[in-house]
Amino acid sequence: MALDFIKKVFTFGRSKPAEEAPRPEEEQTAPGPQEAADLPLATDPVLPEEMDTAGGPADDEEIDFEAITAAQDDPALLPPIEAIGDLGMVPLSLLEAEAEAGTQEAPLDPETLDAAVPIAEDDLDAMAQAPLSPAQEEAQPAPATEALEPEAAVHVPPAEQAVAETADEAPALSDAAPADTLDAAKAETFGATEAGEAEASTPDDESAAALAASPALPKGFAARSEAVEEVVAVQQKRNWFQRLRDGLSRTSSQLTGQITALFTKRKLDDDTLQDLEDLLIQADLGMETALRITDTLASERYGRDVTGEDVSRIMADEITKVLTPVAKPLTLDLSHKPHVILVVGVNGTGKTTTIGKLAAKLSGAGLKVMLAAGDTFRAAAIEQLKIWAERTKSHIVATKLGADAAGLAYEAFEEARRQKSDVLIIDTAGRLQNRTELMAELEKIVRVLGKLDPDAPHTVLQTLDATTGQNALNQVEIFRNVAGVNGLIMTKLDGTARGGILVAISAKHKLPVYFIGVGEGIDDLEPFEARDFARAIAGTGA
Ligand SMILES: Nc1nc2c(ncn2[C@@H]2O[C@H](COP(=O)(O)OP(=O)(O)OP(=O)(O)O)[C@@H](O)[C@H]2O)c(=O)[nH]1
Repeated sequence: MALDFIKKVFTFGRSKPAEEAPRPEEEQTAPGPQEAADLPLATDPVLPEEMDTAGGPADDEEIDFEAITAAQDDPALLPPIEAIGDLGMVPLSLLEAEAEAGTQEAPLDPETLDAAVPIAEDDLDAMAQAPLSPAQEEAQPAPATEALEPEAAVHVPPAEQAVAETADEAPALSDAAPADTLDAAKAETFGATEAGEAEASTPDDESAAALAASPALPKGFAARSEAVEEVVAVQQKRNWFQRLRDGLSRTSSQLTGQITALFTKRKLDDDTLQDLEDLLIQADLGMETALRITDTLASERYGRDVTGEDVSRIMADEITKVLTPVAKPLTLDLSHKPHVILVVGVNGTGKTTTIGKLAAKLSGAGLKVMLAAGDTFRAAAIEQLKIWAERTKSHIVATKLGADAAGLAYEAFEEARRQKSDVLIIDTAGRLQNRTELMAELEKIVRVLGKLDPDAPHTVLQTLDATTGQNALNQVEIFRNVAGVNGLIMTKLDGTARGGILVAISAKHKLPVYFIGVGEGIDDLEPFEARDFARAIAGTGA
């Protein structure tokens, strides 16, 4: 039911113009980068084609920007923050009913705009020191895990619960492991720096392994768990590789088909090498990798017969070499409480969906996760994230449509600290990398988070849509410079013929690639593995 509803919300959100936060035309303000950072409402992250249909003020409708700007010094105007814990979650049925009745937020009126002004950064400094007002105290949600012993509430991954449920004699895990063991297990699970530089390949597998290895677990359970895990892991690995190959089949079949045609009844000479290089570049693999492949092929087989399989094997090996240094686990520094992950990227690249998938992995492994609905331009984006929060049993902090995203991020960080969340994941509005004023707004979000912790955001993840092709190279360049992107997730690798672009991006930017998305479902996010990916692109066996 939940999945159906999410699909409904996507359709509903994208087709209902009234849900887009109205913002004035860019030409009216044409701010420089710094001014723009303080005028998020004067900017528009939606694509030009979306702007045509976006709801908002009529062309001749005036917005009082002076009043908005003047009001920004008053922190009392900070829009109310909605923190939804497990216990205070908006019931799905209510959201569903709202969606069906079309009662989601209407376009902002001038009063709402007044309430949505950005917070001056000096005020944020003051807020960082200030105690909560009585109204804020009252507005605090009851911590969702308040009634439970906090560590006991987070440490049983669903996989382990399932094992326990099917084995009647298995004792309850929640009584078994002391808090420090659990902290260590959590830290280890995600390669947390708290627990040293432990390599964490797949969070789910490692969380199970960490718990199974815990000396506090009852005897017998670990052995049974390990056996089950082993069978499940082998099966999952097989399924995953098949799915990856299926997803990348358009990329690989196009490439291998052309390679086979090229090498039929031809010896390897300069002309065939040049043709091969052209093919590899057209397949988005990039000049550097194309040359690596042709050089290796030439050194092994020049002047001899070459088959398509020879080329595929060399291609898989060379691509693996390019990808291995960037295929890293996402390292969380759990000493931060929370480790802050900011998710950025161009419109529609899959930020919100990826956040949902990440939250599922993290909370499934026993971490306490908070989400922040920082895409304040689209009502549907906020609703979408609320649904992901409910599905993944994460807390969520959201605010009004059109509110200042930097202010929301700041408030969410404070709330996550209060609730002692392990991880805070902040969604942001999609923006094209060539929209200077929107990129300046992103810069502001990063700056504001740094006021609470100079190291925050600890991870800045950029989502890239695999179907974009070469433009993704430029997206990384600019988001990296502006927002300090230090990790990538490539989405929509299912069914694209342009999966090769991830190789070109890795060769050029050398940023870690943590996960890849191969579908819209909650489980369609997998740790990035160099060899698997290379073989799937080259069309060679598992
Ligand atoms: N096939 C496929 N679809 C995906 C994947 N990841 C996300 N999507 C879909 O892509 C669309 C856009 O995803 P969102 O998560 O809304 O993207 P976003 O970047 O948050 O979008 P904006 O808020 O508009 O910037 C949705 O329909 C998702 O279901 C993926 O790995 N594969």
